[in-house]
Amino acid sequence: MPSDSGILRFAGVAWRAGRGLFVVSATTIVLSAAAPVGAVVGIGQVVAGVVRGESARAVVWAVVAAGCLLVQWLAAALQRAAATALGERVDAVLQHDLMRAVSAPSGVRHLEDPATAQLVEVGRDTLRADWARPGRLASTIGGLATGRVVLVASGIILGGFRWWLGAGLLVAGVWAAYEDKVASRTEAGHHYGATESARRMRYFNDLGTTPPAAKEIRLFGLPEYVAARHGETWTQTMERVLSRPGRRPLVATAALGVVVLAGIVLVVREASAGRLSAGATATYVQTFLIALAGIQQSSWTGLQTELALATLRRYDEALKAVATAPAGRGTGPATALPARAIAFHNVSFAYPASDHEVLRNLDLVIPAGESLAIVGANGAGKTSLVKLVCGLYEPTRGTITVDDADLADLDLEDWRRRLAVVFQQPLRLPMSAYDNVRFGRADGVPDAAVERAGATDVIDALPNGWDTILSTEFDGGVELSGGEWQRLGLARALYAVQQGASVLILDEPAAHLDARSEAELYRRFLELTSGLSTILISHRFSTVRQASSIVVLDEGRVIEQGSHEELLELDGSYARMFRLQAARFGEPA
Ligand SMILES: Nc1ncnc2c1ncn2[C@@H]1O[C@H](COP(=O)(O)OP(=O)(O)OP(=O)(O)O)[C@@H](O)[C@H]1O
Repeated sequence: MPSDSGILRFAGVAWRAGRGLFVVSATTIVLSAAAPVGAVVGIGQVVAGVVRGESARAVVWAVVAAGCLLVQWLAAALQRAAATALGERVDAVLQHDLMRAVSAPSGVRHLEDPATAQLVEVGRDTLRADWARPGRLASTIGGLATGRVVLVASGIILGGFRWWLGAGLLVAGVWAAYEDKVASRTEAGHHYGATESARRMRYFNDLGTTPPAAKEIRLFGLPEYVAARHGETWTQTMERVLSRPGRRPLVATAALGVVVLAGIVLVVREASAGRLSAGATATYVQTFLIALAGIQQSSWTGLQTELALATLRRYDEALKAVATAPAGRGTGPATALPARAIAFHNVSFAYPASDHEVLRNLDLVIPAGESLAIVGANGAGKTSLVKLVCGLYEPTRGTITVDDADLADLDLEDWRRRLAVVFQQPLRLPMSAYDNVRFGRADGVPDAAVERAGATDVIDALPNGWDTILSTEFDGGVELSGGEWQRLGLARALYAVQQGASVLILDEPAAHLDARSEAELYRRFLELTSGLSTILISHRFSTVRQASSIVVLDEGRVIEQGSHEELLELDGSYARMFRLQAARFGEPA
């Protein structure tokens, strides 16, 4: 049964998440089940003692029964606390495992494969859905197990009266529990069948309520549209989720009711006829009652259990899909690379799930210690080229070498420590300004890097200086402008250089600045980073012209290469683009 293997899988994670809590939870489950049974037997003995006039015996059994009820109460309280704590830990362990699995592959290709991306998203989503988190199993399995143990114990006790009554109760109870499980699993399936529309619903909700989209939604007059789409999607989702319950669970429950009623009638008739003692009568009648309570408890937790198990299955599928993505295989050290050059040898590249070659038979040498600018129209493949240098994707054909080593053979972590990269939209961490600049590199003093990046005034203006959180979603946090973030991004790269990086990659890092500021910034950058290998992507020729060598990319191929002057003299594509920009912005040739 898949749910049983799911429960074993859950038990494995729970054991890993907290052995002490696991043991406490398991113990309290046993106590919660045993205590009511003990109380029933005790009360039967109390009645027997009273009827026979054996008061001492009645008192002792009354104390035993009260003790059992007390244990039941304490065990339930302890079980709730332990199961809640264990459940939280289980969810944390699962989330960490997913995060580790997603970031284990050295590239990002697996995140762009639509099937994998969707599974990973489902894995993430389902852990967010409070009612269906796998950690909930810590509580629900307790309820289920207690109910089942009480049912079996009740069957055994009643078997002492009439064996077939005990067996009948067990059979009817197991049947009712089974039908309930099937119905719960079907309902859980409906919930998961509706995962995609539930996700769409959340998307519309976010669109209507969170800051990133707030401006456009209002300016384009979309609030009503977004609310209406949310409403429609809600209806579609609920049509799937809220299906009518089937008849079989009702029939099974009715059969159980018949067994219980018939059993009680039989017990009372035997007692009235003087064939059953008062103590035994009390015990048997109560046994029926706790059996019913146990079955009700199992049924109550059944749906939650099936939902959480379905989540765990989805989660495991996501984990398996990610695990098929290759981890970095290279082990070669990159410590002193590159000393001579990074070179592309006949490299072609297409993104996952696409046949379109973004780079085609590309040959390019990027000499170490020099600056190289890459220019080209939108979509020419400039950023893709840089992503290959970073090892985020592997070429579809051809090789990239760093000095004599194939990039694929290098230890990618080591290689990436050699790189300082600034993308057009630098990552905005909702953390302190210090963490944003330091960004995973060893602790150090980033003031010099910040000054060189022209970002000192950004830090000085922050209310808590370096400690200010750069997000208004947190208390005391502030939001920076696009240009300010770019300056911090540049400071981050210069700090990485300070900490040992030797290849500086700037992918339109200053697009928020005006052309003159960008050119001035880059001039300073080149001075400060002379001796480093620099790859610069920019659409501004006042910046590009400062590089020692310029490459023109067109549809994934190098069509021209040389210094600014050489390319002007060639009078080709570069010269045409340069003259066009110079004419519009008064650029000196
Ligand atoms: N993750 C991706 N998946 C699929 N295709 C992509 C992906 N990223 C980029 N592309 C496609 O690859 C081509 C080259 O994109 P790239 O970003 O390298 O161009 P670019 O020269 O840097 O452009 P721009 O000057 O506009 O930044 C484009 O056609 C783009 O649509």
